[in-house]
Amino acid sequence: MTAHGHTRVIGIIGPPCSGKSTVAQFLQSFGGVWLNADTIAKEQLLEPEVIDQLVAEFGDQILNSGGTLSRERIADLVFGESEASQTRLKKLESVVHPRTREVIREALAKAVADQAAYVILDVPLLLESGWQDECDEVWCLHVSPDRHQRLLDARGWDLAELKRREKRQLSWDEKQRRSDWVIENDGSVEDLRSKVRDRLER
Ligand SMILES: CC(C)(COP(=O)(O)OP(=O)(O)OC[C@H]1O[C@@H](n2cnc3c(N)ncnc32)[C@H](O)[C@@H]1O)[C@@H](O)C(=O)NCCC(=O)NCCS
Ligand SMILES: Nc1ncnc2c1ncn2[C@@H]1O[C@H](COP(=O)(O)OP(=O)(O)OP(=O)(O)O)[C@@H](O)[C@H]1O
Repeated sequence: MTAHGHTRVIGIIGPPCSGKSTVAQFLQSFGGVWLNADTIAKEQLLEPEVIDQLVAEFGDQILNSGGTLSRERIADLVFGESEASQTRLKKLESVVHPRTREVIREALAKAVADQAAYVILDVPLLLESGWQDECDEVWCLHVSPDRHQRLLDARGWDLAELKRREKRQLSWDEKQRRSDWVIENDGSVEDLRSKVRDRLER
């Protein structure tokens, strides 16, 4: 039994493009419920009251021609070096995080009530936003730099964009130090699946 009855709540962190979703899909196939904070946070940006709050704060420069929010323009405003960028990021988070937290809390409670085998808390800012306390364990993906570059290239992400965002996060050394298990993801997808399977059977 865990702190959540029969449900094992597993926090998953790791750089973008490091294999988190792949691990989450494995756990789903083993009976897990996958909660993806990035997806939930993006959904909040579609809510009219969020759009109104952010336009009031940042101006209508953040709107696409169709009246939806441009995540790219918001990213340019919040992931910069300046003090002003940091202030804007805090404002964005103050609007988005409480709503994201509420959605995750409700979904977590439902999964526990339904006695799901696992809940995967796929939250890039898991440590920064205090979700670690909800987890029975935290897994952190690690890939070698050249492997990571190849995975990023395949997705069309440049390293500069990644670094721009990671400046606002704990370092990956710190994240690995605070995790219960660091998953080396330098083999095949099958190797990754076997590692996860072995861990669950421990
Ligand atoms: C700034 C936004 C609009 C950019 O959207 P975009 O589609 O370009 O990126 P996406 O949301 O897919 O995020 C990609 C990665 O950026 C990093 N990132 C996102 N938000 C943040 C943040 N507030 N602080 C640090 N890193 C972040 C994460 O590693 C995330 O996995 C979006 O990231 C956002 O709304 N962020 C604030 C909400 C948040 O903190 N989300 C993270 C939930 S853990
Ligand atoms: N061991 C592996 N071998 C080959 N491809 C892999 C491996 N692990 C992950 N991938 C591939 O790399 C890409 C990124 O993986 P994934 O989407 O799981 O990363 P992620 O950390 O969830 O990314 P993001 O946080 O940006 O969503 C995917 O196309 C996935 O299929």
